[in-house]
Amino acid sequence: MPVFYGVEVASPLMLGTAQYPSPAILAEAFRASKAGIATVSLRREQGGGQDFWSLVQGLGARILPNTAGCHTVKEAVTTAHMARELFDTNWIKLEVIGHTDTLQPDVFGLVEAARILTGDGFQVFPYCTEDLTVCGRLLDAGCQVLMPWGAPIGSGLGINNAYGLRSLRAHFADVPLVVDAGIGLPSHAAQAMEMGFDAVLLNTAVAHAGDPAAMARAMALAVEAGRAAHEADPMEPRDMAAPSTPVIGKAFLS
Ligand SMILES: CC(=O)[C@@H](O)[C@H](O)COP(=O)(O)O
Repeated sequence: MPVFYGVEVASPLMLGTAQYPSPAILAEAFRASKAGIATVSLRREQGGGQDFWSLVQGLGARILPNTAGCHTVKEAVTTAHMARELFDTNWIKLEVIGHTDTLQPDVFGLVEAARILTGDGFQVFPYCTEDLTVCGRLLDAGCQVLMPWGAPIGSGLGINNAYGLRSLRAHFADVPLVVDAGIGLPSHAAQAMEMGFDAVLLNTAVAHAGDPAAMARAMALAVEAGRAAHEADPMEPRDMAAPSTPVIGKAFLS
């Protein structure tokens, strides 16, 4: 199971808590997902009040507060400090959004905020792009986990840049890597795990499904299958056909 900042979590599936049709459905989806980590947005969910916080704390998953909706370093740092007080955790999923249409991270602001927060004792999970240089700078800033996007948040487009993510995996072989955002189907989640990622973080695909609990269960199965496939050391794809049934020594009709 993945280990983040020295903590082994129960499952490689990390699930968001936003946009469910009701709190009861959110709880049902979490039970079905067996997610090891629940990410919670301080800025988006604070309207839910005490009932929402109690619900989230009863999900049986470790809480990873996030700075979703923050567009500046200052906002993100302030939100992280509020989250630490509220949830009594040094873990923070750091989002500094740079672009309104794509919700693409502001990678410059992200590195700056990561440096400030690690200096303040946070254990930072940065939502980033798959850019090797940016990821290297995040590690230099003290991050010990990277969370590159699969595709824009809420798009459900899956793994947009398989080459880039594979290359990131190869370059940072010992760093826990999570594909975060854009997962729309269980096959996308399985693909990320097959590529050797340690975990996937998703929200919209489950919250917006017609049956969120059923989709949560499908995602859990997909993540498990993908991880098992990676550990089984899959065959290399090849361009040419190769007969899978040897003919030598077999009887055949002339
Ligand atoms: C909940 C959360 O942190 C999202 O911002 C996350 O990035 C998931 O994205 P999707 O909703 O696309 O799964």
